[in-house]
Formats: sequence, structure tokens, C-alpha cells
Amino acid sequence: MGECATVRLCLPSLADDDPLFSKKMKLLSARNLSSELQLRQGLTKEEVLIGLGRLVQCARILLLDEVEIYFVEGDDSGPFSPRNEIESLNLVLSAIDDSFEGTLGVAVEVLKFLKEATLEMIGKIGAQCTDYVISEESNSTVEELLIKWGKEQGVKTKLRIFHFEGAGRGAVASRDLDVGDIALEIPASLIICEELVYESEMFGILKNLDGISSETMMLLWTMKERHNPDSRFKVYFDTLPTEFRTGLSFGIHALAALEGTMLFEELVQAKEHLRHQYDALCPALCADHPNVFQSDMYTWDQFVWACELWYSNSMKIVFSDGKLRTCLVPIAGFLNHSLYPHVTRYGKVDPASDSLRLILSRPCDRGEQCFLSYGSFPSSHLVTFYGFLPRDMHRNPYDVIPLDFEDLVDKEGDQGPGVDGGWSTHMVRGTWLSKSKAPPNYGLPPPLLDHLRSRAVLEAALSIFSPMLEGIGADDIDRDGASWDVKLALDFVDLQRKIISSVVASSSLALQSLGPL
Ligand SMILES: C[S@@+](CC[C@H](N)C(=O)[O-])C[C@H]1O[C@@H](n2cnc3c(N)ncnc32)[C@H](O)[C@@H]1O
Repeated sequence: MGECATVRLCLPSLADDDPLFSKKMKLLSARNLSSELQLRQGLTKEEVLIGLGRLVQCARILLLDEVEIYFVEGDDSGPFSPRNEIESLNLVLSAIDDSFEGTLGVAVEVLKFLKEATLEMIGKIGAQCTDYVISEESNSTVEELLIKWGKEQGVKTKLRIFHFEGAGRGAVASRDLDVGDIALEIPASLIICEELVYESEMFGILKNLDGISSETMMLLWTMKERHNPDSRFKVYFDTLPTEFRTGLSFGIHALAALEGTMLFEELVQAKEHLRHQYDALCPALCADHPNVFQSDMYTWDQFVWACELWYSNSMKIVFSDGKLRTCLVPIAGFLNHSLYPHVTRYGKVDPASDSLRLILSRPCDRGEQCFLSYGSFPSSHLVTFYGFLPRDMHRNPYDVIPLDFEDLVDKEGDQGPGVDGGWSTHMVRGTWLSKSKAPPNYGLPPPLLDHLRSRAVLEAALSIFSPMLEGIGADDIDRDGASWDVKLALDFVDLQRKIISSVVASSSLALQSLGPL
């Protein structure tokens, strides 16, 4: 770029209240990265690209979350995860877009070059993501009616609904969509949230109950409203399945298949918690106010249905009044989750249009399934609350197993691993996700080993995981004839076993490398 004029790009600086502030600052300074890029005149294209690369590295660090930062290895400059990469490149893109304003002449060409290069990087994300196969276009009247109803009330969509093998319904781009395009726009007035309870007759009763949360009120409202033939949201309720298949509906055989895993305990506890909640609320409401809470609508099964609906379909959204509400969003609820999402941030109502806009953070070609990110969840959370494991489950960077071995180490008079590295929690994940499986870490996370007593930590990890590996899952279950919940449980067990075996193998190697005491 012979005549490159000065161009200045600025990423937002790291917020003081970022809980990972000091760790991120440490990484930035160790790598000598700045959130500002100045390109002076006369640089070559290669030099401009090097500058862009450094800015992307900085953005990656700024946007690391607590799991990602824990697994950052040595001087690895990323990418760290698909989520982190998509958001980092979009951050850089908006810095480039901001710089166009007031820029003239050759500098505009440089910015265009930078923008193209960034879009090219974004375009490469997701190339390895595993496709879901369309089983049929949804020509069922319920989904069509919902879209028609939505459009009449201001919904704008560039998506069509299809059925996918193993994922239910999903949304497909009806034309090529680029970064920044709005795939779906839902007026705030169509979003189902707590205000509807406040307007309903049941609120007069619920507001007198001590400590009842708006989420619980919404559960109770949904249980009744789904049967209301005059509901404003009838077309939406008609699209909902009569039964959800999440971990909360696992039968005894699926639970038996999970024995020895942490998910077994989690599911049993989650179910018990819901049972307590149900027992404390529904029978009394039905007995005291039978005209409002009809007992046939407030059975245990219907309560679990409503919980599963809210866990698997709700979104947390900030409205124009600044308040965060947990909501059900008709039509947006058809979008499935991916580790390589097209839409990453959809948590805020756009104040100008008073609508929820699903804006693309990476392109989605016509005919391609358009995915959201539901969040950075481990597979146990996805099974419990959503009832699936993604096709790319082996690549899930958030599929971590927390390590609670302070007890084990502390008892021996050690100061414990949480203290010296400034890490309050330790965790492991499949070591195949590591970029350096070589000594000294053998694919284990650096903070786990990066302190004085790594021998004690490795021994503690082995003492936790080796017995777990032996006790995990029953081998004698016939997968072919199994029901949906047993199959899902077995897939989960296989994945856990793989993760734990990899950690045991790496810990043993790392321990051997330390040699005898
Ligand atoms: C918000 S809904 C999405 C629409 C849903 N597929 C349907 O047919 O209504 C969330 C549910 O979709 C399914 N799902 C989402 N993402 C998935 C994925 N990547 N693979 C398999 N199932 C998925 C799970 O059953 C999950 O509980």
C-alpha cells in the first residue's frame, strides 16, 4: 500500500469491572498487545495484515470468558473458541466501520482492505461444523400459521422452518445472508414475558405469595394459558410439542445408564428441587383458588412440561426500559444451537424499532441452517435443560469437569491449588482440545500445573478420575433398541468416559515426567 495514509483503529478498552481484568491485562502485556492500531503511511499490504492480526489477537483476549482463559496455553495467540473468534472478529469489524467516519482519500482504501480481510476471516469460521440433515420442510400448518400471524404483526424474517434429523425444527436462510444482516426481527409486543402475568387474574393471588419469583409466576401462567382457546398466543402454544425430551424427563433406565457420572446426581437433585417447588405451590393454589387454578391444568406432569419449555426455549432479554426479563420469543424459538453460531448476541431489544433483532455475526448461505448460541454450556447442562448433545460435541470447549480437590490437597497441609495462581476453580476437559499435547503439560490446563505443588495436583486428579472411570456407566445396555433418553444418556456417558480417559492418561504422563520423589 504505497501511499497508505495514517489509519487508527480502536477497540473498546477493557472494563475495570471485568471479573477477569487482571488476568487479561497480564496476557495483553505479556504479548505486548494494544487495543489501538495505528497504520502509518507507506506500509505494504503484508505489514497492514500483520497489524490487523495483532489487533485480532488483542480482541480475542479482551473477549475471553472464564473457561476459555483458563485453558489458554503458553504463547498460543488463538483462535481460542468459535464463539470467541466470531465475537473478536466482529469487534474488530465494528472498530473498522467506526473509523470510516470522517476518513478520506487513501485511508478509506486501507479501511476497505482491512474490512475485506476481516470478513474473509469471518467467512472461514464454521467450515468444519457438522451439518444437520433436513428431513422435510415444515409444511405443517401450525408453524406456517405462526409465521403468518407474526408477519401480520410486524415480524420480518429471512428464515424458513424445516425439520432436521435429530434436532426437531430449525430455521434455514431463505437467501444469502451477510454479516450485519437481520435474519429475524420480532416486535417487542410479541415477546412473552412477566408483564402478561401482571395483567392476568392470577396475579391478584400470586402477588401475596412470599418470595415467589417472576419466573415461577410465568410457569404458572403458561400452564393455564396453553389451554386457553382465546389466548393471544394460541398460535404460538399450538406449535409447542406436547412433550419435551430433556434430562428432566429421563426415565429410570436412562438414569441407571448415568450411574457414576456427575450428571446422575445433577439430574436427581434438579428433579427433587422441582418436586419441592411443585408441592409447595400447586396443590395449595388449586385447593384455595379452584376457579383460577384448575387442578387438571396443574398436575406434576404439566408442571414439568412448563419447566422444560422455559428451560429449553426461553431467552434473557433486556427491554427498552433497561430491565432484564426471561422471555419466550415466538418464531425465534425455532432456532437451534451450535458451537459455530451465526447469531451470538440477541439479548437486547433495539430501542429505535422496539424489536428484537437477530443480526448475523457470520454469513449464512441460502439453504443453510441458521444457528444461535444458547450459551457456553457443558454437555451436562445441554442434556439436563435442552435434551441434546450437539453433533460437534467432541469440540465443545465448555465441556469441562470442575475439580473440587481442595479438600484432598489441603488435608495434606498444602496451600491448595486455588491459592497461588489466583484461580478460584480448577477444571479439566478433553485433552484432545489442547494445541500442545507435548511435555510438560501433556494437554492439561496450565493453571492446574502452574504452581509449586503440581505433583500433589496430579495425584489428586488421578485419585478422583481413575475410580470414576471404572465406575462410570453400565456396559450391558442394548443401544439399538433403546429409547431416546437411554440413547442420549449413553452418548453422554461415552463422551464423559473419553474426556476422563484423556485426563487420566495425560496426568499419568505428566506425573511420570516429574520422576520419583
Ligand atoms: C429453542 S428450541 C429450538 C427449536 C426446536 N428444535 C423445535 O423443534 O422446537 C430448543 C430445542 O431444540 C433442540 N436443539 C437445539 N439445538 C440442537 C442441536 N444442535 N442438536 C439437536 N437438537 C437441538 C433441543 O431439543 C432443544 O431443547
